[in-house]
Amino acid sequence: METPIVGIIMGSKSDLKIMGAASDVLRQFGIPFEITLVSPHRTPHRMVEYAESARKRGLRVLIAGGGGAAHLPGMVAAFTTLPVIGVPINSTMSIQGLDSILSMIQMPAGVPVATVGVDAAANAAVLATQMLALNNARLADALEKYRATLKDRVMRTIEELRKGGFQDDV
Ligand SMILES: Nc1c(C(=O)O)ncn1[C@@H]1O[C@H](COP(=O)(O)O)[C@@H](O)[C@H]1O
Repeated sequence: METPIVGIIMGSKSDLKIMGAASDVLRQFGIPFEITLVSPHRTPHRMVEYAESARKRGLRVLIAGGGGAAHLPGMVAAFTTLPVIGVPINSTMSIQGLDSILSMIQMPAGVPVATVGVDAAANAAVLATQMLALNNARLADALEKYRATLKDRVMRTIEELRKGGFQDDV
């Protein structure tokens, strides 16, 4: 098995249903990754150990998801200089992830977390792929193809709408 270059971590098993989308995208791009649970308040020592060893173990980017008091991405970023992408998770349905996103987006100067949208784990993986593609021609090429499929999908939808009588002005 290839050494993982992306680490996907999350605060709880209950986050897996959202964070699974990140692993799907990385698999699609053929990027070796590892995935595990790290809870900043329930397993603080594990969090420090994970973050401090990440670069030495060959990881290049971290994707960290959490809900509620979602301190995982920020605290992991405090213990590593690898880029950390934060995924705010809507785990407390009453405030729909606002708590999570506010817990990770306003980082102190010098310790950034690249926060994506609420539950946007797939986008976190695409962003990680874009970072890795900076010096990887295969991934850069795969991203071009991926973007082309997004465009094709929209163009097909427009055609279908037109066939159904939808009149656009273009
Ligand atoms: N915010 C934290 C921490 C922590 O801060 O230590 N550990 C888990 N979580 C988050 O709490 C939500 C509910 O977790 P549980 O289902 O385990 O109670 C999850 O979204 C998780 O990321």
